[in-house]
Amino acid sequence: MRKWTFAKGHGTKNDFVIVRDRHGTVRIDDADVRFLCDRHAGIGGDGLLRVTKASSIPEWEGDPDLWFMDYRNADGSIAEMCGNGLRVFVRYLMEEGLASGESIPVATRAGLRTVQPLIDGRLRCGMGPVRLADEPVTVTIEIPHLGPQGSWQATAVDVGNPHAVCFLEDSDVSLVELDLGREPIWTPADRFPAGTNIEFVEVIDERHISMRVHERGAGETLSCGTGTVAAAHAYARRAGLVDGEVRVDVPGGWVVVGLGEQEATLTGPAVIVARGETWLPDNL
Ligand SMILES: N[C@@H](CCC[C@H](N)C(=O)O)C(=O)O
Repeated sequence: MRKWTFAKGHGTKNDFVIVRDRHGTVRIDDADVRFLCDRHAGIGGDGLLRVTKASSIPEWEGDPDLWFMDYRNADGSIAEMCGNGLRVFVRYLMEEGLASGESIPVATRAGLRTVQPLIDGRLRCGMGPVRLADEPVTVTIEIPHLGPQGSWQATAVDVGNPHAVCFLEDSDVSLVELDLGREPIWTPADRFPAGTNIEFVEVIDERHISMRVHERGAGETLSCGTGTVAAAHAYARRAGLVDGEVRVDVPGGWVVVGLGEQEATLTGPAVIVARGETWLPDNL
């Protein structure tokens, strides 16, 4: 058995197991991540945040003394970026006395990001560039034994990680009725060779949308920060908005996205809810 200390946190109920590994000496394989994120046998989470120094990440080419957010989905797969995870990561650094100040830099696989703690307790993350594709992707939800629930023309959006954003207007299905128990399918089938996160959006008013998401590597989650940034920018293109903010409601709460294809922002809450010890079986 291996004894690890951990913390647990969430941002709009997108929840994460946090493991500190400053020098990159802890062996964490896919099975360990699945065990820790298991809601019945482990701690439970949509993903795992390994808190390590960038010097322990061979592919990082910037300042080696930065903290690096090593993100894994609940199924063990690596993702380039996690918006809610970034806020939780910085909340953890602040509470542990590992970082402070008005602007906290974090290295991620999608590049350098900076996070500002706001006076009201929320955190505002610089989310880097947002790239929207021109060619639509068709996304279909298939319900076992019942056939298709619906098909939508999605916009592919790159926020460092991949997304496909579907708008439910002119559709027979409402957001609450969607069955996201299984991964939706997309065509062309080779459009996202490494998989994708898929957002479904309803428009509430000009600066306010509502969203549900099926996350790559985690299934339906109660929020996805990069997904809200992707959804807000896909919506902005449709609505002809070029700047300002869009509020995005998710099942776990709400966040605010600052529009900007060169540097979007994401503002929302982040809390650490537990700290403890866990014992990992040697042969998972
Ligand atoms: N929940 C995250 C995104 C996590 C990674 C995603 N599932 C992927 O594989 O790209 C967020 O808040 O952005």
